[in-house]
Amino acid sequence: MFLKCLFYTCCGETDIFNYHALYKDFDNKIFGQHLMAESVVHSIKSHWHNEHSQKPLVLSFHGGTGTGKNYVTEIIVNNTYRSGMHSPFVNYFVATNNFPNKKYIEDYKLELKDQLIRSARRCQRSIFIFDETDKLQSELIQVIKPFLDYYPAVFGVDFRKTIFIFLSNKGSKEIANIALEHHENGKIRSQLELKHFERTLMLSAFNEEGGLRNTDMISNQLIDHFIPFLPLSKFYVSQCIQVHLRKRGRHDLAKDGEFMQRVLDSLEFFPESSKIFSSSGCKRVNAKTDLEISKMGFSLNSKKEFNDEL
Ligand SMILES: Nc1ncnc2c1ncn2[C@@H]1O[C@H](COP(=O)(O)OP(=O)(O)OP(=O)(O)O)[C@@H](O)[C@H]1O
Repeated sequence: MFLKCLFYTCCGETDIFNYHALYKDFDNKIFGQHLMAESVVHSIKSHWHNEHSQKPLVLSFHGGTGTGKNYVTEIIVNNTYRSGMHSPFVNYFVATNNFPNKKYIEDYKLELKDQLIRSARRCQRSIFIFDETDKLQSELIQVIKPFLDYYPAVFGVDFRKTIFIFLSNKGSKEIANIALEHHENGKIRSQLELKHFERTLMLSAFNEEGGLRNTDMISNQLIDHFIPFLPLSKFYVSQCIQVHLRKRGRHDLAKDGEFMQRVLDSLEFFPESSKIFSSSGCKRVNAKTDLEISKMGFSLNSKKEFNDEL
């Protein structure tokens, strides 16, 4: 059994889950999402160590574009499986990629159900990720629903140790409004608490067009945690720029206030009146930073290489 695990990804033997490492990764790599970090680490830790969990852990990530929903998901996965997103037990679905055409909905339903069962049968710790949940057709939500419920087995397979993560931009306006009001009232970001958001997110997921709208996934309380991803202010976007610059070996520019300001100026911020939060989070940071570097007449390689070419 163990010899086999040297050559194939095994479920269980190769899991590397360690919540300390997960927390450390969030602390080092994720900026401005204190609500996410606390709630995700605790919920995963307690689900992981609960030998008698009655249902899968179901997390619903909400927030604007580029606030870190996919990045956080990847960090969770990397802390669970050695091969990360390449693990056969990590199932990643993007609504518009995997289920693009309504015409084939019956095929999608069968394939999805089959994949969920196959993965959980091979590994009780399978992870299922649904990106763009707001664009997921309601028929597919209905397929997923029984797997999230309090059943010892679904189609003969135990799903109670699995994790489901739903990602969507739903509720991002409401999250931004709460964060903005908090900021305008002179309160610091770390004073924002999960309770300020959970009900709002649940209502927006339930009432807004698309995805989880009016699903019994919500009314039956099958989603364990609604996690808000806060909009990122200039302070956090600057941290993303610095990470990118350091990866590029440009530690000098990471300390250059004027350069940093130029990159920030090339990004959009909202609301119009105060321009507090980035409209694209950290998503366009790498491209904008590279553009500013190239405007300076440097190639992305070293300055020396550039001069040599001349
Ligand atoms: N809070 C954050 N802390 C550090 N880096 C971040 C953060 N948010 C985003 N990033 C950076 O921006 C990139 C894009 O973010 P990500 O894909 O996670 O956004 P998203 O919330 O999933 O967006 P979308 O809703 O458009 O899918 C990440 O790979 C990461 O490099």
